[in-house]
Amino acid sequence: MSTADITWKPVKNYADILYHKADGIAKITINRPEKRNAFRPQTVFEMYDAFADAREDQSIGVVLLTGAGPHTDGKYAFCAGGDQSVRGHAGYVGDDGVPRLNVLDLQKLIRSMPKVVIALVAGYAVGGGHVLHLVCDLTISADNGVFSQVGPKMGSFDGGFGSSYLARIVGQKKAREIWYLCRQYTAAQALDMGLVNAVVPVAQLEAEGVKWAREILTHSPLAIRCLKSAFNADVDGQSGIQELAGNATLLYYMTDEAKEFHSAQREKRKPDARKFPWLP
Ligand SMILES: CC(C)(COP(=O)(O)OP(=O)(O)OC[C@H]1O[C@@H](n2cnc3c(N)ncnc32)[C@H](O)[C@@H]1OP(=O)(O)O)[C@@H](O)C(=O)NCCC(=O)NCCSC(=O)c1cc(O)c2ccccc2c1O
Repeated sequence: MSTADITWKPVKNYADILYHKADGIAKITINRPEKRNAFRPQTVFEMYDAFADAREDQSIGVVLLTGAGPHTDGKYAFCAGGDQSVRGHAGYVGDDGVPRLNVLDLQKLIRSMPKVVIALVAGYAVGGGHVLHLVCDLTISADNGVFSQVGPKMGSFDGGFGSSYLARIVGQKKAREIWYLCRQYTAAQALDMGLVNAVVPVAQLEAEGVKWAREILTHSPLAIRCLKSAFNADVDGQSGIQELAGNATLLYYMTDEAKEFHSAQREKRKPDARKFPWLP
């Protein structure tokens, strides 16, 4: 991948991922190319840690999620899903011997964080790796992108965002086709079904992601924040409403009206309610 016109600074050292920041953008790279960037529990814990850092950092507005590559065999992967070599009796097993499906926590964080997350997909986005790009706000694919769900042919399924949210994006018939037939789809097919936002030559993938990020960063952070939670509220039931309503409270706290009522309570006086209009 070509380097975009940006000077990335490393944030923290991890075993399975790379984490960089520059110019209001964070970049999280799954760094297991020898495994087509499949994730083990530790990979997911590290991604969660980096995403949580990006969420807390007020200078960051956009996060790019991508996979390291190409591997020494020349092939690219965004992520091939859960690492099957550590799949145990009840999930993916880390050094502590505990089986986990902790990618589900990561999916929720990516969706709920009030920053824009853009997946940059080069090569395979397969299984749980496909769901990872799906839960990102936007996906830019390289022309070599390969999109696939494989659960029913290797003993798994994602009945959460991986299926129902997929159906919201590509429609019920197509989502069922994707899961029941476990085929591979090209980047062009993914674009055609609305699964990705754009397709670019692989050499331009990161530069395109940075370009989109910079464009987003010229816009109103609060407007984008409210839009993201509004899009989620349509899909995510009570937790989606919680996010949207949380933003209403955040905005209310910022008003003179909320400040007057808060001050009155602190100062043990009656609030001057008459100062504030009952808008039509
Ligand atoms: C992705 C591929 C189609 C690529 O094929 P290709 O021929 O290019 O490469 P190889 O097959 O030779 O792979 C190269 C190298 O990488 C290793 N590898 C690839 N994928 C994985 C993987 N997922 N886990 C572990 N290792 C992997 C492969 O073994 C090779 O290493 P060698 O040392 O042997 O050379 C193809 O690789 C492929 O189909 N991969 C498997 C895809 C897969 O089964 N993914 C898991 C799906 S299930 C899942 O991800 C999942 C995870 C969750 O956490 C869930 C949580 C909750 C609900 C559901 C979940 C879920 O379904």
